[in-house]
This record gives sequence, C-alpha cells and structure tokens, in this order.
Amino acid sequence: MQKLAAGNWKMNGLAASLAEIEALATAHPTPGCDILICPPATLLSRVSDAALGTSVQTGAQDCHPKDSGAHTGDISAAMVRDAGGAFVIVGHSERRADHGEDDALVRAKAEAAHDAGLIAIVCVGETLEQREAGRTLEVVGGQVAGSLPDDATAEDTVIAYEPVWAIGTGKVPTTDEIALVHADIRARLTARFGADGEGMRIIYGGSVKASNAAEIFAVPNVDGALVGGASLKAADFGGIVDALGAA
Ligand SMILES: O=C[C@H](O)COP(=O)(O)O
Repeated sequence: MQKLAAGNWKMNGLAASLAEIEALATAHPTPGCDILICPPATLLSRVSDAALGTSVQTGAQDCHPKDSGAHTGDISAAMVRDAGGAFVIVGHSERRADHGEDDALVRAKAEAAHDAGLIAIVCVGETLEQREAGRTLEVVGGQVAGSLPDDATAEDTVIAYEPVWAIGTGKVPTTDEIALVHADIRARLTARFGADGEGMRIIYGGSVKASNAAEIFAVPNVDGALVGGASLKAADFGGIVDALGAA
C-alpha cells in the first residue's frame, strides 16, 4: 500500500506559510509516499491552489456532519472538496477534548466525508490515565469500533493512532508499544472489514520528528504518520517524508 505522510498544521499558518508548500513540493517532486498537508480552513483554498499539479495533497482538520445549513463557524465536507481538499481529519483528540466530540459524531463526520468523496483520517488514542490503568487496547478498540462507518474501505479511510499523552510533548511510546496497538487495530479492522481492513492505512501520530521517524516507520502495521509541530516547516517535514519513502 502507498504510505502516507500527513501534516496537521492545527491552528497555525498565515499567508506567509504558503512558501512552505512550494518548498515541500519542490524538494519532493516524486516522493515514495503520499504527502498531505491539512492547513487551517482559512488557508485550505490557497494551499490547494499552491499544491495543484505537485506531489502535495491537501485536506481539512474537521468537517460538520451536515452538508449545509445554520451552523455558524463550521465547514462541510462538500466545502472542503470545493476548496481543493481530498482528505479530512475527524475525531482528533484536540476536538474530542475541546469540543466534546464523541465516537458517534466522529462517525457521522466520517460518513459525511465519504459522501463528499473525501478520504477520512479517523483519529483514536488513549490518555495517559487510561494507559496507566492498562486500558489502552480497550479504549482504542472502542474508538475504532464506534468512529468508523460500516462501509469504510481501504481507499476512503485512514486510521490515525495518536496517544494523547504523546501529542506535542516530545514523549513517544516505545516501538513495542506502538506495534502492539497497531497490530490490535489491524486485527479489529480485518475482522470487521475483511480485505479492506487489511488494506486500510494505520498511521501513527504523536511527537514524530525526522530524528525518530525511521524507527517508527520500521514498526509493523505503521503505514505513515500524522505530524503536528514538525509539519509546519518544509525542511522538518521533508525529513519525515524521506524516512517514509525509504521505509
Ligand atoms: O495531528 C497531529 C498530532 O496531534 C501530533 O502532533 P505533534 O506531532 O505536534 O505531536
């Protein structure tokens, strides 16, 4: 399967950041993996224009489950598509925590993404408290079960495993810990979706940097990364793209 290096700019990026897209595309004209940048919604259209015809694909960080309507401040999956996006992240732990999003809502957003022809990156991951209580597989397994539409396919769905305690902290699980969770997710996907579950990409997120990327990408069932801080600068993200292309 084609691996995925996905950058999530979160609430970062102004017009000056468009230069990073050009730099990334110029440095990686024929990468050995898919490259995705999810800028803030304010920049999606301009980033998509800048990325047109290059190796860089674009997406949004969230979408509303409805197509349109009276939902001030939200954007729909159709709007993401209209702005040039091909992907949308749903259920990121920051949205689950900041906006009280539960699995049912995340699933509805993934369904909306699919209806609009987008690839949904569905995020799951345990808190430190849950890990320390020995509940990692139970929590992540429950999120996978509840957040994925029944008709998800290998082509339209990516799972991002992001331990909440590893996001933006510089703390990363051991490769054995990552392997255990990714293998468990793979088993659940295969049991539920058959061949599609075997082919669905499972990417890791949480303090991925160029310096630790190769080690993480060598772990079985790690099919790429969802990168926050280290995706903001083309020079940093480029190192991760190189590591994934070589994996
Ligand atoms: O969406 C990206 C993740 O939350 C990871 O963020 P980070 O690479 O800054 O730890």
